[in-house]
Order: sequence, then structure tokens, then C-alpha cells
Amino acid sequence: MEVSMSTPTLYDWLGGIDALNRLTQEFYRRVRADELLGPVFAGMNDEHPRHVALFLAEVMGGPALYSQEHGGHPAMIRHHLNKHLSEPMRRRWINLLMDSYTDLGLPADPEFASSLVGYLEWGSRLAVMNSQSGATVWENAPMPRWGWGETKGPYSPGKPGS
Ligand code: HEM
Repeated sequence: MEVSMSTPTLYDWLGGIDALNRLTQEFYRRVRADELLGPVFAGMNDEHPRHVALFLAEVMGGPALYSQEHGGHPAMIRHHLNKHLSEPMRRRWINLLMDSYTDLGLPADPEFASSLVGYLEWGSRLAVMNSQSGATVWENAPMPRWGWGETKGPYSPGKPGS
């Protein structure tokens, strides 16, 4: 059997779409029950966790299904327009997502965790900015593609930090 030595995508490392669906189902269960975020998400539909899983899958190097079927990055941004999200709401969103990720036992290695947090910090700050009055959607915005960043991929002997 031929063994590929190439660096896996973040998507594959996490466990693909099944892992992302488990993560978003648990996360939005907690969001609904949260006193700060519950009211913000009161209107979300049952497909919301699956759509966010598809979005994250594409960002992390998985299939481009959110772009093909749900309008890509501009559509995601459009969902946040005029929601008037605050920094405390954003921090709670991050905390609940990271709590869910930890409690589900998803890959917790420093390389993966730092890449995940890097994207979530970036994406959530964009969501808040685009939720304020006067924000407009960049209709040709490309889908972000996140990689391993400065850690350059999963741990292996001889790498910096090892
Ligand atoms: C990386 C960060 C984020 C991503 C990738 C993301 C992604 C998405 C996506 C894909 C949707 C549309 C879901 C659908 O089609 O049903 C959505 C909607 C929404 N998001 Fe986000 N989001 C992010 C951050 C946030 C944050 C930080 C908040 C609030 C603190 C937030 C609040 C909302 C709300 C209120 C909606 C609309 C819910 C509704 O349908 O009523 N998002 N988001």
C-alpha cells in the first residue's frame, strides 16, 4: 500500500464532515440554552448547524459545498447584517464553540487547536464588524482557506517546538 506523506488538511485532521456536524450540533444546542446568545439565535432554523458545518468544512480544506450550494462567503456575511452583535456576544460564541470542541474529544493537539482558534478569531470578528449598521457585503469575497499557519502542520519529531 502506498502511504501519502503529504500534510493533511485541517478538515481531514479534525475528522471530516461527521466531526464538524457533531461539533455544530453540540455547539448550537448550548447556544440555544445560553442566556446571552439564546435570544440572538432565537430565529435560527434546524438546518443552521449543518450549514455552518458545511461552511467550516470548506474553510478547512474540505469540499466546496457551501460555495456551490449556499452562496459562499458573501452569503455567510449577509446572514450577519444588522444583527448588532457585540464583543461580549462574540466571546461567548467562541467560548461555547471551544467548550463543545473540547468536551467532544476532537483532536486537541497544539498545532490543530491553534489553527482552529486562529480562524475562529478572524471569522467571528468579521461577523461582528459586518453586523453593525452601515456594513455592506463584498459580493466577490473569496472563501477563506485556512491552513496550519506557523506550526506548518501536525507534530513530527524535529519540528520547531518538538
Ligand atoms: C467564524 C465565525 C462565524 C461563522 C463561520 C458563521 C457562520 C454563519 C453561517 C454559515 C450562518 C448562516 C446559517 C444558515 O444558513 O442557516 C450564520 C448565521 C448567523 N450567525 Fe454566524 N458565523 C460566525 C460568527 C458568528 C458570531 C460570533 C455570532 C454572534 C455572536 C453569529 C451570529 C449569527 C446569527 C445571529 C446568524 C443568523 C441566525 C438566524 O438565521 O436567525 N455568527 N453564521
